[in-house]
Amino acid sequence: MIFSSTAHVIDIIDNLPAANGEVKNQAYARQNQLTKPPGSLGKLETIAVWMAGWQGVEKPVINNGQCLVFAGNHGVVAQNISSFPAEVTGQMVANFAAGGAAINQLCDEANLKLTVTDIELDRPTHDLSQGPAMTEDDVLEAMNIGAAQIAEDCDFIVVGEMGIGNTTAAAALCMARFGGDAPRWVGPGTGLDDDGVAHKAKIIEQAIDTQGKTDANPVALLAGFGGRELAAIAGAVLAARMRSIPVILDGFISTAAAAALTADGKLDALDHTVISHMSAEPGHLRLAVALRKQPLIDLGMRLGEASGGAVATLIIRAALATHNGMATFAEAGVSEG
Ligand SMILES: Cc1cc2ncn([C@H]3O[C@H](COP(=O)(O)O)[C@@H](O)[C@H]3O)c2cc1C
Ligand SMILES: O=C(O)c1cccnc1
Repeated sequence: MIFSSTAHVIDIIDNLPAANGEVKNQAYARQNQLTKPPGSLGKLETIAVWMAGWQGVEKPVINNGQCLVFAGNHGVVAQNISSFPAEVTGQMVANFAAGGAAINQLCDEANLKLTVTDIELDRPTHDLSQGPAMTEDDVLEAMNIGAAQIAEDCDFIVVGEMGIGNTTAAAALCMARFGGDAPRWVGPGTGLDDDGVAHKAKIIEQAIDTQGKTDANPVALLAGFGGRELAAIAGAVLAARMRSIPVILDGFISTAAAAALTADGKLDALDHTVISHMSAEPGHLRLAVALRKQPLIDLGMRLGEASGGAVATLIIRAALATHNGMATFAEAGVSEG
């Protein structure tokens, strides 16, 4: 068990390791010696340098990349906030196990080891519009489950989720953490129409009215609004940081889960993370801005399951292939400008 109490989680966040600045400088210098005009590989260059800083090696690798998907159920589905019924969460977990979901195909393609962890699907969270979704002990338990999925030899992580109703949980968490009106954070999720989205905003307003802005610390935030799968993602992201493992956050929900770690203004808690893609769920753009992060790709995806993270991994592999494999001007005998 890594996280023993709320105070412990706060203490860990107050004492996080930074990236290795010296190695980052070496990787940056290498980029500028490779046989291309400096900067011409754009974001492929910055992502390779970012990976180098966190892995602490000039030539970073993804040899043991993991895709960690967590599943949980949400009491707030009683409020009619999703276009799909709660049983789909468990049915999709079975689909993941059988290899039939989008994330199965994408992990094969991106060479990521997929682990799906369902957390007490038969014990949904409490309805967050009526009071806290979970106790802080529930949150700590789920955070520890998240942390425990990281293998000894892991060098790269993508996080994702499955949980009918969790765009509502994510939106409420964002409103509690960053403020703004409910319509700023809600969207169609799996496919609500305009009336459905307006109703969802009312439910989120009710949650904040009932619970107040519970943004004092990550555990309280996740207890108020998060699902168990969001807490597990937060635990995995924090445990990865303690080991300086770079993490790719999937769409709106995964980013919201990780954003809980920035409670009390600690945006640097997510310096070891990159947002894979800009979700079509409208709150994601606002969340990315609030976190001062620019998602790597924008393909209009809005699935979850870590699907965007797996697609972004293909781009990151391209970044590492060029960074590690290209010849320098000196090696290739090419004249510098
Ligand atoms: C078949 C199916 C597969 C999914 N895979 C991810 N989600 C996504 O949709 C859910 C969130 O949307 P909402 O808040 O509107 O319920 C999450 O489970 C998320 O991962 C899916 C949803 C469905 C229906
Ligand atoms: O961006 C996401 O994570 C997302 C959006 C809609 C539905 N499920 C997930």
